[in-house]
Amino acid sequence: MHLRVNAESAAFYHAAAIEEDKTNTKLHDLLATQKKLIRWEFVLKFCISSADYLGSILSYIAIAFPIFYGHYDDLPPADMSSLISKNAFVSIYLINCFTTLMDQASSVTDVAGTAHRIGQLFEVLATLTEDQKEHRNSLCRPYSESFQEGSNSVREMTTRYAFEMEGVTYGPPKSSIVCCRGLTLQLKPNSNILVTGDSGCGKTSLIRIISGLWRSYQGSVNLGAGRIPQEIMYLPQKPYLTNGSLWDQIVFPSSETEVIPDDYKIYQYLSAVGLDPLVERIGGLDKDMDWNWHDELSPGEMQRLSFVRLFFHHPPFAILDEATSQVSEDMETILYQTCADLHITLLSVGHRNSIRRFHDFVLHISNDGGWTFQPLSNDHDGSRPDGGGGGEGSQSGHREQRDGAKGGRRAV
Ligand SMILES: Nc1ncnc2c1ncn2[C@@H]1O[C@H](COP(=O)(O)OP(=O)(O)OP(=O)(O)O)[C@@H](O)[C@H]1O
Repeated sequence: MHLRVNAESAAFYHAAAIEEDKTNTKLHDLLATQKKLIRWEFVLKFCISSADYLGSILSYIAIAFPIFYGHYDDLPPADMSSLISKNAFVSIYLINCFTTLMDQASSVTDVAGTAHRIGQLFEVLATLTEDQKEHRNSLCRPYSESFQEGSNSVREMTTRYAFEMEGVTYGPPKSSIVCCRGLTLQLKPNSNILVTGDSGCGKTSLIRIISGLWRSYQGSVNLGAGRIPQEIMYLPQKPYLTNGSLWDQIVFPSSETEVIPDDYKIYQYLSAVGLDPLVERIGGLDKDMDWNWHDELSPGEMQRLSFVRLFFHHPPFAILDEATSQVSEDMETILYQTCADLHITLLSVGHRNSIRRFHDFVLHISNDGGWTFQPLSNDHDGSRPDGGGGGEGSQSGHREQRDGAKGGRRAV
């Protein structure tokens, strides 16, 4: 499966020989396990069949013994044959019950295996604390459930924040790695934040903390608008595309019935990101495609399509995790400019200098777990592309050059 999905990449590496070797090793492991299983099944089936045959033989012995030992000699022939037939009926009935029971043995072993796995699952679930269950439930809140709430309050959110974190120390779960220590950050309307840092410093991990996928080691994360999926949208580096038509990709994660169909708006956005030829190629916006969208679109097209999704939903906040890494700088500018025109406040992870002018602040995470938060006004011409200018002097005032904990990355 892994090879089938990544066949092209493997072919570019001319990796046929090594992948064949690895696949054969896995196949041999599988065959060895199957052989073991067949051996055990053979023993089980042999015992069951032997018990079946033994039962039939036993029933004949039980009937024949009294006859040949002369217990029925003094009975008239009619009574004797009736008694023998009664004995035969009872013994055959008992043997039949016994063999049915034995035949269930293989089903019982199957059920026992499944029951054991379910038991293990229950044991793990029982170890979850109430707090963790609440956290899990909040993550499972479906987008559709909050649709009404979100659509009513989208514009009200301009006065609120997407999230705020205070003294947050985080890293991968159940790990000793600390990506960032004591981070204090707030995403407010019209104040875009750019997150920078070396590869592996914890930029995506920060987004995982904000979205609630990971929990912080220390500190508090309060989700304002971020609690409502309608008000914040996450664009990962590798977009998620669902089954169905192009229309389904754009309205995702809503369903068709939850959104107002506005083909004109969608065509406008598709054309802005240069994806209008795609509509012609597939034969219409709502033509159901049975292909895998990930195989049919290039990485850049997928990223542009995910921006069309963002523009269509038009949330007040968006979090972009290297969401333009596969598109050209010109296209990147168009995408960021459209976000600015739509007044979508961004927290973005990105490496290109060209996107700095679309941000008001930069959060830099260093490899030692420290961080700095600075205004970007000195780095560009001082004016936001939407003319807003951020107006967040007070926010940067007390956070400017604020350092996170010093020292190397260490275990907690
Ligand atoms: N699921 C995981 N389990 C354990 N450790 C992880 C997991 N995901 C990431 N890490 C580790 O956490 C650290 C931070 O990873 P993260 O993905 O946040 O880096 P990043 O700054 O986004 O990197 P890049 O710029 O390359 O995308 C890395 O050391 C990484 O190996």
